[in-house]
Amino acid sequence: MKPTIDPSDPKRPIIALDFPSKTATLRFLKKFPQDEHLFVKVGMELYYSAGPVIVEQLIEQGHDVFLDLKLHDIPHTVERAMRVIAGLGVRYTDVHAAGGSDMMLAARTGLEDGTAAGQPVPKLLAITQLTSTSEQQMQSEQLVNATLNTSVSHYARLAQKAWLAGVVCSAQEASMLAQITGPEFLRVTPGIRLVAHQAGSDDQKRIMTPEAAAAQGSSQLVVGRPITEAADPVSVYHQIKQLWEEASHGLNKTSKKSNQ
Ligand SMILES: O=c1ccn([C@@H]2O[C@H](COP(=O)(O)O)[C@@H](O)[C@H]2O)c(=O)[nH]1
Repeated sequence: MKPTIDPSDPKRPIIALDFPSKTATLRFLKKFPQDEHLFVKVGMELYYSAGPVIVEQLIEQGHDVFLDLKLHDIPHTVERAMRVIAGLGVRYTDVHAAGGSDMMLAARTGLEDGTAAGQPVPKLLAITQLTSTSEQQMQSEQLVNATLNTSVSHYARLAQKAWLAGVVCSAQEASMLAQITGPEFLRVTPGIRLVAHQAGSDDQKRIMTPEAAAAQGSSQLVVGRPITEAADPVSVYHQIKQLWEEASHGLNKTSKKSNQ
């Protein structure tokens, strides 16, 4: 499989800013040098506590933002919400693929209609199966009579038909999806951990290390607690970035050689 990684594009893991307030978020970001332009994710906790102003402030500080609100409602409601989101200037936003094709098409229309002329339309992603869901849970609780890979690839095909830019999936499914949807369709992967087997009470079920995620062809890594709860978040961020870059670089070299 040909990796999608462009060596001239500095790969930045997306940091999930899962904090309870604007104050806690800005305190965390102060640990990074002022000229470090990060790719950050604002999820429900932060957005519901701080509101759209936190998104505006992060963009003003030079960061790129993935607004991860995982919309899932009737098409009309989602379209109207996406018109508002389009005005915030985020790079990525998302919906649940389980909301269906009509809802995904409506979300895209809302984003396109709500984006000011000359501004880039935010990339729309679809959640496939949450990385906290195991195959066994999916089958018994969602009554899905299929494998997890079948469900994830079904949702990815549906999202691609609705003209979305990509999906959120676990890195474990990234390589399979690249074969099915082509390398340009984004595979944004949370559930990244520095060790392959997570112990304890972590809620993530489908995890991967940054190196393994690169080998599987993840387009973007999403990392929360391994960075935000680290004693030294800046050095863990750079460690993950370096692991990912090095593994991706190795893949690019291999693919260039095999293309010669
Ligand atoms: O399937 C999904 C979709 C979204 N997420 C989000 O990513 C981060 C992961 O945080 P960690 O602390 O690294 O587990 C979090 O904001 C989730 O809401 C996901 O984990 N899985």
